[in-house]
Amino acid sequence: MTTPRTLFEKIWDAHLVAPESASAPAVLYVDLQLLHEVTSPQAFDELRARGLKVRRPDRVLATLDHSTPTLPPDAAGRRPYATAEAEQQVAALERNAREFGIELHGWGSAHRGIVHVIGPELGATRPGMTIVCGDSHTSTHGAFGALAFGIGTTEVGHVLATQCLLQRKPKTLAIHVEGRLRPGVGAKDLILHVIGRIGVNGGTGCVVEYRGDTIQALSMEERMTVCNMSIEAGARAGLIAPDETTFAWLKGRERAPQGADWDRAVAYWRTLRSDEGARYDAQVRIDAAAIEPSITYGTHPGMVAPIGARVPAPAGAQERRALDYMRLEPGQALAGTPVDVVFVGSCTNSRLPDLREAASLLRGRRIADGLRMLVVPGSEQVKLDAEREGLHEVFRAAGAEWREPGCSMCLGMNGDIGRPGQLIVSTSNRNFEGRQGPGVRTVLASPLVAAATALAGCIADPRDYAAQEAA
Ligand SMILES: CC(C)[C@H](C(=O)O)[C@@H](O)C(=O)O
Ligand code: SF4
Repeated sequence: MTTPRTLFEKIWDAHLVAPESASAPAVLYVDLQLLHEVTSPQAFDELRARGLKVRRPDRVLATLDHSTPTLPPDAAGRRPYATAEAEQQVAALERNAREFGIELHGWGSAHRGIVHVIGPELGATRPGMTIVCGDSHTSTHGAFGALAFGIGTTEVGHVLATQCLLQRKPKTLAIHVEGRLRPGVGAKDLILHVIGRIGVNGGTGCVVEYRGDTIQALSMEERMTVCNMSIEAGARAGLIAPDETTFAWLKGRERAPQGADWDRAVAYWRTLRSDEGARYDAQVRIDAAAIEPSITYGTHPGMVAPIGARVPAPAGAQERRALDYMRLEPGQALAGTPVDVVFVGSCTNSRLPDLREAASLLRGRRIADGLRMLVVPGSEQVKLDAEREGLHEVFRAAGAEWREPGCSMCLGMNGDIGRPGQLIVSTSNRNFEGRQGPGVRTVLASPLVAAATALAGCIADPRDYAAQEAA
């Protein structure tokens, strides 16, 4: 009898070129490398300096997302780049893709968008693959049962040149989530709750496998939201075993296998689940029914509480400092805190169902006076789909701005930032000091909480609106 293996071990073993030794990490074959304009320029410079080619250009896919303006070009076709550096990064990737023969979804492509949105959308992200990108939220692709690592710029160069990655074997952490999520509670609340439970270092050195009936009941978009934030718990990657939901979502996508190849692929994908009796290095159990709509109140994603809670007393000097930065007092109710800006977007929550959720509350209503709301679709495809069902009209009629796809206000590299001191309720994944602009305070939340907040002008519970509708 063979030893039972976890999903992670199966993918790891299938890609092992050389095992780890005392003196060297393992060598792992990489099926797909994703590129964006921020972490690729030096990698290509390195290749040029050494006279190297890209080993497998057909296994590399590039897009523009971080530095791209979300306002359309002017009458002369000029794009409103925030800085010369942003424009240069874009130009560099355009040049590098041409020179090295890599498929780039740049300006004009119907599939340009946030790298972690377009990979799945194209069917380039598939179960059992190893995927890397010079970006920490590469963990998103684990939603498909792909082993996906965020890597550094030096490693981007290594993978371009060799199609292999040096890697110490991670440990495994199983997070079992069982039970039904309550109304108004979604995947974002789930993952914020998990990070609150295990802490921002709770997954350090691990590949997290999310398991249990709650996870199985999630849509692919919701699974991506969960896996996306694995990195915020310190994990190397997140994983969810592929199932019928995964296969149905992928079928017919541009890069998905077709015909007999599809059937063969699905037959293999069905083997990609942890065996009965497989051992994890650690396990955590979460009761889905106990999860509330959750938001952060500090300056890392582990400082999180139910929306109805009061600001907890700080545990130590760091948390004290975080509360000072956030201008929140222990004991103060989180709901009702005045908000300046609401951002719906990012690789965590910018897919069609996220936008539908936000729109469901905004339909026929107006956002609060003086509040600014930005809605930024994750990709050109998401934008098109959303516009086909009129979501852009809902957002505009409510007083929100409907923008071009990209990372936008998630980290503001393109100039979409708040003003010092402003409080932004954001559907993104990081609430670090200054991430959305110098002195800007970030509260992470779900699309529903973001929409309810935009209407109220202060942190608000979406269930209050649902109650109004029912009444
Ligand atoms: C710019 C990039 C390197 C960075 C990352 O790796 O995560 C960004 O995507 C982020 O979310 O902070
Ligand atoms: S949307 Fe935000 S988290 Fe995601 S890749 Fe872009 S900057 Fe990073």
